[in-house]
Amino acid sequence: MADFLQSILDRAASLNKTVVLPEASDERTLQAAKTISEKKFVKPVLIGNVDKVTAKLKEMGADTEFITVVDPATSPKKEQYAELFHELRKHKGMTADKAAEIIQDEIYFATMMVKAGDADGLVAGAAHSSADTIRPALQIIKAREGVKTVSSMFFMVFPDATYLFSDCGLNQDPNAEQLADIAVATAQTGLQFGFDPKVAMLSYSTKGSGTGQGAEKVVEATKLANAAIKERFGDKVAIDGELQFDAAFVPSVAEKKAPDSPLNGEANVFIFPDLGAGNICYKLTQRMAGADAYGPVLQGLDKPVNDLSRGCTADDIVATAAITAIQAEG
Ligand SMILES: CC(C)(COP(=O)(O)OP(=O)(O)OC[C@H]1O[C@@H](n2cnc3c(N)ncnc32)[C@H](O)[C@@H]1OP(=O)(O)O)[C@@H](O)C(=O)NCCC(=O)NCCS
Ligand SMILES: CC(=O)OP(=O)(O)O
Repeated sequence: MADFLQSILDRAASLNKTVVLPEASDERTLQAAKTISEKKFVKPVLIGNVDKVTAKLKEMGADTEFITVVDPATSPKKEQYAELFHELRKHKGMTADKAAEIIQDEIYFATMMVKAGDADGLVAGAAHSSADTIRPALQIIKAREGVKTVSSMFFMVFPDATYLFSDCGLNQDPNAEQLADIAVATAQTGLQFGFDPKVAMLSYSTKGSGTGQGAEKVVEATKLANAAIKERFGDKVAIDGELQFDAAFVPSVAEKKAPDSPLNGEANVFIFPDLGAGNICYKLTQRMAGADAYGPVLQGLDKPVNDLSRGCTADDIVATAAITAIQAEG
């Protein structure tokens, strides 16, 4: 898809969604809020001390009329959020006092805003690890009905092409069923964002060329994902595995290694066998090949919460805010 970034900014602009960016203490988040307030494709909410954050935004020349700042310490919603959080987690031993304390954390507070319907989605992770960004969402927002495995994906954007990589951010060592869930979810994300998904289940083996548990897991996951994809998406999604990256991506290599593959070496969705492979490959593609990497975009949550790398740029945050608005559309 040509100009993926422009297409998501345009689509988000038609949706009028509110996206909370809790990390107002991070310069890139403030810069992103400023850019968003210029482009006006979502309504941004920052979390922090209202006077201090507003003064910083003014210093940067941002449109402070368009950006809302909410302070958990003074918010009229803090009791309501604490009660709701207590209710949601008391079966896990959460007390009312502890709930009130925890929702003062910017990520938890912002996640409660999404849960309560006071924001349509959330983007964080520039200043927090993925675990600290994602855990509140898993605890509070939870998986959408019918979803067993919440997962994450990246849009890897080159000037002339965009690829989907998964799971590079959440599931550490998925079993075959979870890997199949990840493939199905990423195919669905591809359809949601206007792609024609051709899903490659990646391995160190192509069609039995290698042996071992790692390859067997991908063979089993491919069978499961193939059945689920046929049932849910019919012919709209193609899938094949187990494939090495070259057999999935290079037509001439596919002809040799996997001549019957329906992907013909033209995969655009890449499912990695575990988090080690996925996380390393997305960073390698970003840093050595020069792709823009937007994500980790979470898949399967009841409402959109999206993570960032601590190495992200302000522009990555802007793009992820647009992706979040589109996910909030449903
Ligand atoms: C995200 C992560 C923190 C979740 O960890 P965890 O130890 O399972 O967290 P918790 O046990 O507190 O889980 C919270 C809830 O989410 C649920 N959950 C965890 N993973 C889930 C998944 N993939 N899908 C659906 N639900 C999930 C748990 O069942 C639990 O539910 P409950 O507390 O309501 O019963 C963990 O998977 C992780 O650290 N992943 C790797 C992150 C990372 O380092 N990425 C690399 C850089 S991007
Ligand atoms: C997605 C990811 O790898 O995040 P970080 O770089 O913050 O660890």
